[in-house]
Amino acid sequence: MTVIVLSGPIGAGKSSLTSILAEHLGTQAFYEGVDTNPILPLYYKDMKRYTFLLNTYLLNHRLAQINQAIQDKNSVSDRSIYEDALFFKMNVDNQIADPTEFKIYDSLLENMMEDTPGNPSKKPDLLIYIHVSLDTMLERIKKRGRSFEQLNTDPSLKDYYARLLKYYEPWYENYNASPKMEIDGNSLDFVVDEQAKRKVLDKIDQKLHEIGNL
Ligand SMILES: Nc1ncnc2c1ncn2[C@@H]1O[C@H](COP(=O)(O)OP(=O)(O)O)[C@@H](O)[C@H]1O
Ligand SMILES: Nc1ncnc2c1ncn2[C@H]1C[C@H](O)[C@@H](COP(=O)(O)O)O1
Repeated sequence: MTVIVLSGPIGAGKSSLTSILAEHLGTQAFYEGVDTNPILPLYYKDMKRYTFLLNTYLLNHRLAQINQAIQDKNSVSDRSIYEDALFFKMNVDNQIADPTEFKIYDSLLENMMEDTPGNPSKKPDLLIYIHVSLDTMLERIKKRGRSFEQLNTDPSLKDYYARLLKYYEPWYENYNASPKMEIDGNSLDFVVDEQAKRKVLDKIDQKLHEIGNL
């Protein structure tokens, strides 16, 4: 019935906070399934060729998850469906992806997410954005160690990550599909620091009370 979605750049801590929050609330966590995504490694090797396919794959995957997640209260999902368009648009702006393909994708997304009479809304009830700096992002990507995301696999990824971060701030400012809140992922080490974890969970609980979901 209600869904909380995490958002933020690669390595911001979305998956980590998803499991912490779902455990805290006693609800179900939904993950992106990076290890089972057959397109992602291909995308990192050839973004021009695979942007459309990756985003079509992700749209299908995320919609299937949303349909499951909305059946329970306060399900937690580790990335919003809306961020894919941010990646796609960034690739269009950098001549990596085709503008017509983006238009088709974006209108498909809009149609899929539109509220229709008699059906439950697929929109989230709360979006939690984890803000991180480029240094934090790079450090966490390195710490997690997925091979295709590493700078020593492809040094040009540093520019890609820096660009991505620049798209995130205005994206979050303009996001209006649901209530939203921001967590400082630079200073709050909610993965190992119990006090930081408490602080983050208190802030989220407060917001959930505010919007009537707790
Ligand atoms: N707030 C945090 N403080 C310290 N380390 C973190 C924090 N959030 C995530 N990490 C670590 O950074 C890496 C990436 O986190 P992850 O949750 O997988 O990010 P995302 O899902 O946003 O890509 C993991 O190794 C995780 O343990
Ligand atoms: N829409 C997307 N386009 C390109 N790359 C994407 C998209 N969605 C996710 N990704 C990539 C970014 C990371 O390498 C992995 C998983 O994201 P994470 O932020 O680590 O959860 O998929």
